[in-house]
Amino acid sequence: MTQLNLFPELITPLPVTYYPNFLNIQEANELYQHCLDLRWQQNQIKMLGKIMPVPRLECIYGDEGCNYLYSNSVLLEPLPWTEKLAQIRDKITALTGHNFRIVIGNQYRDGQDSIGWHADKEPSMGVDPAIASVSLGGVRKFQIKPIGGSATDYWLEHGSLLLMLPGCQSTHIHQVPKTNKFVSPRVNLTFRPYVDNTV
Ligand SMILES: O=C(O)CCC(=O)C(=O)O
Ligand SMILES: [Fe+2]
Repeated sequence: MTQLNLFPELITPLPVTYYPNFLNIQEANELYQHCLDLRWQQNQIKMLGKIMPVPRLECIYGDEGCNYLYSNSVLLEPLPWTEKLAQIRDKITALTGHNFRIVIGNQYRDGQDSIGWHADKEPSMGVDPAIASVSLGGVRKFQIKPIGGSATDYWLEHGSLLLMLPGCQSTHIHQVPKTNKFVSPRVNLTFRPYVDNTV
């Protein structure tokens, strides 16, 4: 007999794995300092016919030609990997078995910097990508929910890794909401795959 599940979100595990101590404090501090010197850009996004600044700074590093277009509006062209970013990429691959071709950085200068509800479904990442997200600096609330379901909160700590597993982007959406509380600046690095869809 099949069991009726009245509270699916209570027992369905989220398609993420959280590693709070992915980096030790010294590694995390060094990486944070390194990230502050990356080439940050203030990009503009077109939404509902209006052009507005993206509410955070962004940067992108990775393999040559692995361009990233999101929201049909913002084109990010990777600079070559820095040695430190490549080291972190390889450490994540060693831990998780997933490979990555680019890293997109987000810098949240204060509580008004944010990223709204979305799934990362750009075709350049291929079908069901694993996305690995390293957090540095101030702790921010990250929320994830099944489409049409209720949200679970994570407090992404300095030096942590949140791995969004293959399939996550098809079934769930996530965000880092704005907050009026005081929060220290935060850097987030999302390591992503790339597949060439043009060949
Ligand atoms: O800052 C974060 O933790 C999430 C960033 C994110 O969702 C993205 O870059 O797509
Ligand atoms: Fe995302």
